[in-house]
Amino acid sequence: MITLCNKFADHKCYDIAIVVDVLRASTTIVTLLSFIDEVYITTSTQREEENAIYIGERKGRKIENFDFGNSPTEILANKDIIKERYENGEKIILSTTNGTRVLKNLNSKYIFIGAIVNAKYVAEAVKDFENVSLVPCHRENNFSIDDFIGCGIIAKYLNREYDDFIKAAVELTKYDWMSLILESSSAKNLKNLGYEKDITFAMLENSIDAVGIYKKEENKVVRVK
Ligand SMILES: O=C(O)[C@H](CS(=O)(=O)O)OP(=O)(O)O
Ligand SMILES: [Mg+2]
Repeated sequence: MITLCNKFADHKCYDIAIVVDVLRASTTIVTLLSFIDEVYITTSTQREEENAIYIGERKGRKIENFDFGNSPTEILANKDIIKERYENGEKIILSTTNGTRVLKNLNSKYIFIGAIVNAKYVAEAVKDFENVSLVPCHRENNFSIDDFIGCGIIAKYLNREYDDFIKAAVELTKYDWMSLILESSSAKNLKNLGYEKDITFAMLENSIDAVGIYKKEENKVVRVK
């Protein structure tokens, strides 16, 4: 069974969960995993470690003393320097308004990172599990249609029975879902902040074949594929 587990409604999630934050935490994590193997997760807005690159935002704006915002296109534009410093032993640490907080609070046993950009690949990673929960991060406990659509797009690749939430999300993907995302409150906020490129980037279905799993005890997402 594929269920939708709304954390703001405190639904029970299965042990296999896919956390979905299309704009932008999941997309940023998957982008990072396309060229490094692990991303540390924090809910702090402080630089707590010396030898690290800090990536993050609050309400979309880059955190003042961080190196980069939660912007996958900004990350890609600086891929070489991030990769070089990672390979020299620096940690890559991410802190976002919703996605990293949901990861920290979710109690599922195996937590995968899902987005539109890696939809079929994260579905492939859980193909042997009968029961999987898709966990939209939403936006400060308000429904976020971009994450709901992201769950529907991933569910399309999961050939199992769907709960009614997932049926609705999959149905939505048959319409002009890109316009729905472009008109979402998440997207409008990002457009106002000059991150329009991130919105179109986040909608490129199956454009990145990286999949990460969150290791809660080590506070990090590691690439599994
Ligand atoms: O960084 C983002 O795009 C959002 C900001 S907001 O919460 O939509 O204002 O955070 P995320 O944790 O990636 O949803
Ligand atoms: Mg979001």
